[in-house]
Amino acid sequence: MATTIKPLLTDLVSTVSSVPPNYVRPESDRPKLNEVTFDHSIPLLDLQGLHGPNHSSVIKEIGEACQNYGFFQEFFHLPESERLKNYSDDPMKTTRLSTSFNGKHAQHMAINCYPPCPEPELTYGLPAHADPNVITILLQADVPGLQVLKDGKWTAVSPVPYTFIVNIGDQIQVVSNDRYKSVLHRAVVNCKEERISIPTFYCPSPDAVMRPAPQLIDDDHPPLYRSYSYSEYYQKFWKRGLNAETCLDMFKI
Ligand SMILES: O=C(O)CCC(=O)C(=O)O
Ligand SMILES: [Fe+2]
Repeated sequence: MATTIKPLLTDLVSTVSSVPPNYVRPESDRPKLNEVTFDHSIPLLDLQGLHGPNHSSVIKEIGEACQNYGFFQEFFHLPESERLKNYSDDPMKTTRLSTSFNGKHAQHMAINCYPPCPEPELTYGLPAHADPNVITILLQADVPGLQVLKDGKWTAVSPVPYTFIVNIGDQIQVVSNDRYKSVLHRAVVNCKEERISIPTFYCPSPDAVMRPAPQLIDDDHPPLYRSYSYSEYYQKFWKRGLNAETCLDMFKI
């Protein structure tokens, strides 16, 4: 029996001069790229300071970024000796990634490839969504495309070399009882260049019970969410698909 292989969008891209109809978003849900602001204020933190005398001021900066933005960028510093350990020019050598910790916690990695798009106004790379997991660490190269909703406006996050983007996911918003924000973000495309981004999603084990941390609850701060298992959350999240309505509302008390 012959099998048909469905072409990927990246395979089609060199042959199309307009967005295929099934990718065109309804007029009410398009990126409106001329309304996007280019704000460079997403905090840029140097986490190396965590290992020195500035430890507590770096912790404070992380806390403020999580409260005010839900997003920050961190410089990564890897000593040359560490970089060399991972380097190989042997094409037969595979790279192994560790994907689970001691319990059933998981670290999922994705590789997003957004081909150039002839009509970037009509579609998204990824539509607006908040991440359902605990925390996401994203590596992007130098092609812009990530946008974050800040004070009701879509704001472009310009790539800064040698940084990861860190964003709070829905589970931290629940555990922090809304002190830290899981922020809506999206990826847009452009007509010139392919963009690649590599997010790593840190996830609790499916049976982990999630709820606001008791230490953050008092008479002035009643719990805002009921307790639930992470698997319940994850299933409800994906049943809706990527969506600008937050899934958190389904777990509010
Ligand atoms: O490509 C990007 O910059 C964003 C990716 C993202 O938000 C995701 O994979 O959840
Ligand atoms: Fe995301």
